[in-house]
Amino acid sequence: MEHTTQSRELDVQKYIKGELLYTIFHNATEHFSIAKIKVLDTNEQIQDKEIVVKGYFSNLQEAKDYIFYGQMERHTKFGLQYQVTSYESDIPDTTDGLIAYLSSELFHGIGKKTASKIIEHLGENAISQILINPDVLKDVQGLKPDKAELLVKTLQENEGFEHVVVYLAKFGIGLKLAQKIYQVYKDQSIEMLQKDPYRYVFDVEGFGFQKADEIAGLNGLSLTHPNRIGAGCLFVMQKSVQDGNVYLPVNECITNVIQLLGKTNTELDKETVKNQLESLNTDKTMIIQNANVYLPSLYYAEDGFASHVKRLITKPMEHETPLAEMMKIIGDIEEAETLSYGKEQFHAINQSLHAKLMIVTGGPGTGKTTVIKGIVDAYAAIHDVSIDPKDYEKKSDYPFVLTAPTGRAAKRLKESTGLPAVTIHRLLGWDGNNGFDKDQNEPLSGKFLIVDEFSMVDIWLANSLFKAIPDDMQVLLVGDEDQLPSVGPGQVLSDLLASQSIPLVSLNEVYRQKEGSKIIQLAHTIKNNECTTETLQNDKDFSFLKCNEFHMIDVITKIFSHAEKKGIDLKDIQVLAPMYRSQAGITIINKTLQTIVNPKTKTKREVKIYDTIFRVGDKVLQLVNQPEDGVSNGDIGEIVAIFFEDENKENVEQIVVTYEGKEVVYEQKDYTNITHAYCISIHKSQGSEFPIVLLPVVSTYHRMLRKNLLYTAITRSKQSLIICGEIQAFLRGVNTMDTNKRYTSLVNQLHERLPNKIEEVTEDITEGEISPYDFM
Ligand SMILES: Nc1ncnc2c1ncn2[C@@H]1O[C@H](COP(=O)(O)OP(=O)(O)OP(=O)(O)O)[C@@H](O)[C@H]1O
Repeated sequence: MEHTTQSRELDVQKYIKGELLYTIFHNATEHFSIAKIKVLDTNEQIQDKEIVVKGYFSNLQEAKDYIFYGQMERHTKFGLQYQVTSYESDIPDTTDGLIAYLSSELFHGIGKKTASKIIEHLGENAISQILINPDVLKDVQGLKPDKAELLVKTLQENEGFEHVVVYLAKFGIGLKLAQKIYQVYKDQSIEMLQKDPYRYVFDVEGFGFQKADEIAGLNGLSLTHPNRIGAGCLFVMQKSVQDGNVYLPVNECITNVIQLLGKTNTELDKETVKNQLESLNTDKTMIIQNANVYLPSLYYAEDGFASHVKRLITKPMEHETPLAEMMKIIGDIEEAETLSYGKEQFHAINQSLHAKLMIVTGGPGTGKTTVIKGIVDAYAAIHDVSIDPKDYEKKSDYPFVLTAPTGRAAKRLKESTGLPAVTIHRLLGWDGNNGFDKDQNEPLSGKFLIVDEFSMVDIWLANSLFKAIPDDMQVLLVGDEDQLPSVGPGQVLSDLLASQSIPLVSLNEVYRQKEGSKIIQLAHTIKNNECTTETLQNDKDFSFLKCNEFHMIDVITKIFSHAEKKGIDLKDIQVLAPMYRSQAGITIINKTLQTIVNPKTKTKREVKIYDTIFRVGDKVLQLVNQPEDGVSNGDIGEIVAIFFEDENKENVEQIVVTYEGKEVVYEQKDYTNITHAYCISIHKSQGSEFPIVLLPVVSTYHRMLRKNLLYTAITRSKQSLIICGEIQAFLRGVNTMDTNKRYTSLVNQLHERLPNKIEEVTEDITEGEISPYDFM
């Protein structure tokens, strides 16, 4: 590579050029960070391939290259570190951009090595040379004729696009985003980016404010540019959605925008931001209503969902079953199942069959699944239909539709009820992009819809689901209101409950406790705010091992070694923790457990990405929804194979993961979609259950320790629960309510449409002389 002015200067100043692997520590107020980098080039006397840098940085990003200037320092405890005095991002030159383009997934079978050889051989105008005369490729060493032919064809198809990709690569923009940009601006892409990168934030999904700011800075644009304020507003709103909000009050939005931009634009005042928000409202980029700012997709999702709730609830029931008949039917089911429904359970079954839309809530072991089964059986008896899907010629004739928001929750529902159940995405026919096949024009088929784990459904998904429900379908929503809210925006279940607009039965009596489960007892004690040191006494399925943060890794290691000696399958033990970083965080626990559960051997293949080693046999967690491959965020699988670059016709390295027998192939660019799953975050564990849960709880987690988080964690365990850590931290956590209120307006939206409150169904029709047995 040619020496640029930049790199010539580097010769005199001490530097380390490196790729940021991960941030170890970050103080947002002081912009102080400690991070691990992979050393790419340096004029310092160091042998290490990786090193820790520390200093004041505005916004370091993982996987990006930087040049750090500073001096080496030896920390008494942490060893050799680089104390950074200044830094800059390393902008790739045209040659790097061209190599990145030719080795991108656009060109099958061309890896980095071959791409470098092409550019080495043909120089910076390689692409135009190839387009004029494809034969120039003949002399490129190691490039097979079929690959060369394919390369020429792809280049011809994408002519013009390479300028955009190469230019955007200078700013660290990859092929996927470049493709999106090109789709929007075509030949204008580069010009637009130079003139007004802030426009990109509005027009191109995935193009962030910080990227626009970085490019604007490099192109010398003014920090008072009005579009910068607009893009800042959008950034603040997007950030707020990530925190789960559906809207932000105008004043809060203004304050956040000033906080974001004020440091670099000291003239910025509230009035200017307010005017900008109003103009965004006028051009419908945002919606302002009742002094609240919404992103349109959320405003319409809430509005749409509330309208569909009204549509469904106000349509009269086609069939009413007299109480006496209901009692007879339920009595028959009780006899067949050899159980006797509790009062609340009976209400839940009876009411669900008489309501167009109904909610059943309850903690673990209160019989939610038992009630779902009871409802299906009773519906089948009333309507004289079979519950066996095999009895139906067409799939669409099957009256029962069971669904849940995650793959694991759907699987659990299927196993516990013995009925078919799929994810909501699958049910609605996710098209792999942004839409669903099913909607009001092509509604769902079936008569009775049951949605389990409804607390995990965000407002977007709730709206998409309700849109597709036909008028004559009965709907039952089942959930546990004490669990964490959905990852996505909104708090649909708790808003529906708070609105009191929909019939509700809460199941409070615990049945599994009768089988002597301490875990369930603990869950209900937490739910009722009654947890004390006495509650945490060890039992046959529960133990609390006391230790502090610094001993945590040792304790976890001992538990695993002990379990192995006892013949327990180590993959059955799921560690759940609230945060990634810290001495007892997910990252370090995973690293430690990998060496115990799946250690390195001579025969096991492995690959390294940043600081992570993926090895055949590793337990891994899917981090995003990948509906095209049938895997969802939160699915846990196992690496079954690793292929190196020269072992397949695509010429790329691959990791193969199996999820319940379904294989998914990841290429290098997708490796960030998975992580180790020996320890996973409590948020990711929602909707799943594990035989043994190991839950570290120490005061370092204090920011995260809340009642709903710990409740969610402990209710994931099926057979045994081991908590290790500090009792006081645990007790403080379970007694701390989550005060991070989400801004949502669903309750108001429902009240505008459904003004009459519905009282919770508690009237006691089974008490007194009448019992289901009287009708048998
Ligand atoms: N009325 C009842 N009489 C006897 N046993 C019952 C009754 N209701 C539920 N059970 C039993 O209690 C246990 C828990 O019930 P179920 O699985 O339906 O609860 P759940 O609320 O779905 O639990 P979780 O949320 O933990 O999955 C099961 O073993 C079930 O058979």
